[in-house]
Amino acid sequence: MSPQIRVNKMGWRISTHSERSTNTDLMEGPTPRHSLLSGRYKQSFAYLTLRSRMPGIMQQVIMRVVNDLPMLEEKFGEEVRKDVKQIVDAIERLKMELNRDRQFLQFHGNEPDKAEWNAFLSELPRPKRTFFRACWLHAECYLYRRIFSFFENSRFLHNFDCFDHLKQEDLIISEETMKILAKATRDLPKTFDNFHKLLRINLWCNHFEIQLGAFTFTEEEPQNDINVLAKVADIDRVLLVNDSVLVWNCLMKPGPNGIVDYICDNGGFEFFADMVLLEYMVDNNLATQVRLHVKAIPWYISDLTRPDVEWTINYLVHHEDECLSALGKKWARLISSEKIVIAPVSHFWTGPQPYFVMVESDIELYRVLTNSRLAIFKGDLNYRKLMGDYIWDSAEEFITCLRGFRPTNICAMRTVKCEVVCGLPEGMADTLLRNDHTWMISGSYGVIQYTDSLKCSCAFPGEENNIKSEHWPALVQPRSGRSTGAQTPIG
Ligand SMILES: O=P(O)(O)OC[C@H]1O[C@](O)(CO)[C@@H](O)[C@@H]1O
Repeated sequence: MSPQIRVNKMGWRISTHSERSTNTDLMEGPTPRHSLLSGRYKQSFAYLTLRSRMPGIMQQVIMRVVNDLPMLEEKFGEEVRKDVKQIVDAIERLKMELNRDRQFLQFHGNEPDKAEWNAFLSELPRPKRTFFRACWLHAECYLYRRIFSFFENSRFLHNFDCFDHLKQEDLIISEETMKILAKATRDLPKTFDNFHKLLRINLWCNHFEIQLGAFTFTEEEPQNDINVLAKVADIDRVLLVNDSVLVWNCLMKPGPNGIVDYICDNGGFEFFADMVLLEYMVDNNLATQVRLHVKAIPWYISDLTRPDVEWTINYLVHHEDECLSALGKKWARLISSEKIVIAPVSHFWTGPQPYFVMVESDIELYRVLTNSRLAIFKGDLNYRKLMGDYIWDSAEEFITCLRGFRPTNICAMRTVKCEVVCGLPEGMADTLLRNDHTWMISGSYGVIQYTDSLKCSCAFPGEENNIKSEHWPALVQPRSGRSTGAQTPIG
């Protein structure tokens, strides 16, 4: 087969040549309903990712370090060549393991989360320990974890983020959009309507081309008023579930605790849009504090890490545009006054596990979340982990698919980029499929889903229920069903 070139979401050119698979266990057809996503199914996005996208991404990592070699030599001296060679060799080996569908290997280096990973890998049933036979979530997370381990175990490059330039470029090329959004969102009054618009802007920024097209304006159009926000109405025709009212009502309820946990997704422009929303929330007392949960290591190309947060704020503070620079300074103040904080980094977010096991596998993190008013999970990967990477009936209720994971009230905001979805009206998924067979991977459709927690019945394993319901009067509610969309915003 002749090589084909496609451009991935970060603009990388990826060769999609296929080599012969030695895997005899693959199945024709798409992933069946009520199964885990997996590279076993040849008509799935998981298969395409493992067969074509991941080798391409690994090739790009190789090119990045090789191209950076002169700069690295200048910084670290000639000895860094040895690191680069070892990293390149290790990535080539990993490509080969993936191509031959080899068993996952244990971690033996300096990885701080190696014990958790090794325990997880050895508990997987043997037939589910190879790239194409495993659940896609396990295989994909394992690949990103292995890639960073090569850097982590090197002498000079243990902090090297091989994706940082992509996140930075994404922000830099979004300058015009950032200016418009910044101007349009200064001093917005506290209304549901404004919150709703900001939520939708934020959602659509998870669809990666947004910064290039969605908010472009002609010269004659006003660039600094609320009409800019009204533009989002044009692009949310394809919002399949919209629980924004429930999210607003959750934040508006009186109660002692107004912390919001924000489980971040991508850096670059998406993080800028996240901050616009979060700034609005703290400025208007919709949250007393926001805790950003970022990734401990470079992850899924564009995911946000602590250095990305620092770089972004610093970039804005020193921007020549006055409005962006003022915004950067304001956000720096929100961070130094701890209105917005970076939560202690947890390796659970860069583990392979779905969120319903968090209570058993990372009780500390689970406890942190129980201590907040609302946890917002942003993006497709977080959604997959909430759903357990499982093909539910598309009309199944969000609350059911969480499989008991309800440390606090939960909101998921994501554009649909893989075959996992729930909470849709009966028949909608079939209609969408008839009209557009790529609807589940295009990122063109979105969901904002919400469910409240049942604090009063929540106990940690081996403990009495230690969360007293009287501490949560406003949050103790009957189980919520699927949202009807007919709710009225408080206030
Ligand atoms: O940035 P997001 O929204 O989490 O998207 C990442 C997702 O995109 C993909 O690359 C394609 O679905 C998946 O690997 C992953 O779930």
